[in-house]
Amino acid sequence: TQSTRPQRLLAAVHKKATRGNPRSVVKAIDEFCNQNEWAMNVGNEKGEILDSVVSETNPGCVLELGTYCGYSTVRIASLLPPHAQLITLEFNPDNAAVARQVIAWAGVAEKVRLVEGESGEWIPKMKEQFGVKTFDLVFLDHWKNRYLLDTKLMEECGLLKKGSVLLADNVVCPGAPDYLEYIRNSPQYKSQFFKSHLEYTKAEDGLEKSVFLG
Ligand SMILES: O=C(NCc1cccc(CNc2ccc3[nH]ncc3c2)c1)c1cc(-c2ccc(F)cc2)cc(O)c1O
Ligand SMILES: [Mg+2]
Repeated sequence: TQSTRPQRLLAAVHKKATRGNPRSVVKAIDEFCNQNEWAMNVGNEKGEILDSVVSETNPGCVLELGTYCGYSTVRIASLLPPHAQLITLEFNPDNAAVARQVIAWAGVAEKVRLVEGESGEWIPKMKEQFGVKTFDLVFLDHWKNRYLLDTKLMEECGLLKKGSVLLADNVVCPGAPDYLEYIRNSPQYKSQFFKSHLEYTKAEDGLEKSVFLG
């Protein structure tokens, strides 16, 4: 039977990346997507912005919405301090199956909790199921029409505290206009736009970083 793009991406990781070396996994995926097939990983240009936000936040507890193949999961996990935890949600079981193997190959599995399911169902369960108090950093990279809904849901569930950072991918392409409108006009957030490009292309895109003011 035909392989899927995530399966071909995983094969490239097994072939080209060194087990236990997260940077080599990131490099192998970027090479695959530049040379063979485009895939919706955050990519290296936006990935460097992600890295800088993770490093400056130095988070103990991270939520990622939208794992896909685990590219940004590996980038984030490789920068976490010891004992920090990253919970990542993926709705598509095929994506999740590939992501588990990419995360394992990178050697960051003990920092990552991959949950198969969707944000609307799992955000309200974070405290009871995973003992989460609040998230220091949330990376939004799932369905763009869920960014605003889920931000409001996290507020309602008391999952954000003063200083919590939201970092949203694709706020230009494909775009999340209702999210941008809300977050840039809310007195409860301080937002900053990082202009960049859509992964592996010259198209315009960018990340929106928003600090919850409590
Ligand atoms: O749409 C995007 N990503 C989201 C996405 C997409 C499909 C499936 C899933 C299934 N995963 C999923 C769903 C719901 C969920 N709820 N909680 C967790 C969770 C997880 C997620 C996207 C698109 C483009 C893009 C495409 C084409 C183009 F021309 C330009 C740009 C670029 C990106 O960087 C993107 O991130
Ligand atoms: Mg994205």
